[in-house]
Amino acid sequence: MPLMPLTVKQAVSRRRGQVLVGPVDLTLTPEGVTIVIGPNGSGKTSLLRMLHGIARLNAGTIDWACPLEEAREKQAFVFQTPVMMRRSVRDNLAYPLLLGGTPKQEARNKAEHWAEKVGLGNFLTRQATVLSGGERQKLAIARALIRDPEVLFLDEPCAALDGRAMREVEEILQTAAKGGTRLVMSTHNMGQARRLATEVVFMLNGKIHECAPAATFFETPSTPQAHAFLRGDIVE
Ligand SMILES: Nc1ncnc2c1ncn2[C@@H]1O[C@H](COP(=O)(O)OP(=O)(O)OP(=O)(O)O)[C@@H](O)[C@H]1O
Repeated sequence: MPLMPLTVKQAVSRRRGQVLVGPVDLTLTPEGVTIVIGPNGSGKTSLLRMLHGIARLNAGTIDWACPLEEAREKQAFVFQTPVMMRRSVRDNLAYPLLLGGTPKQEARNKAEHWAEKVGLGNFLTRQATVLSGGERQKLAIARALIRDPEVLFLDEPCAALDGRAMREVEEILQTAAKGGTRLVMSTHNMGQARRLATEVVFMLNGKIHECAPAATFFETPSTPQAHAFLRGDIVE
């Protein structure tokens, strides 16, 4: 069964009584790259975590097109600071496959294939914990993509990366998107948002302030806050 569309209605996530995000109404269609932007603390991370099901849903509904258990299997999440096992790059890549019951040799082959794909082919035996920030992020993305998720959430995956590493990560993401992986990603970098987005979700004060196709949002944002944010002004 297909996973998308995702239908979100009046969804709220709270922590100790305080609203982190919501109420949110949103429909994610099966195709495209949704980029989530907004000032610090506007709820980007919380929104992604709530959609993925790792932040508590206190009110409202989040419905995938298939049963929840199946939906969980078909999505992955890349954190801003990924945690690596103190094992080799190859082992870090093979691990999610082994967990899913893939035979050892096949997992190893796939791990090598993916290491190659993200430019880590020469680092197979290197301990993942000593990788540079950019290498680590590429490994985290490969580790998420290796099980071929239908949807991949990414929370600021390029926050600490320089231009070259960012370009490499964007290439990996573009390839995944072209291959049919649905991306939902937050970023602070407006250049990156413009390069990747087909749809933009603009967050403000825990709510979706504006949601529009990328071209519409960047050319003619409909709220003064989005206008100001795109201009680089401080928006509160
Ligand atoms: N674990 C937590 N406990 C308490 N408050 C939290 C927690 N996580 C987030 N918040 C609060 O929820 C609000 C939304 O935070 P969130 O991290 O989702 O925003 P963000 O847009 O991702 O911010 P940034 O751009 O700074 O990463 C903020 O006011 C934040 O302080």
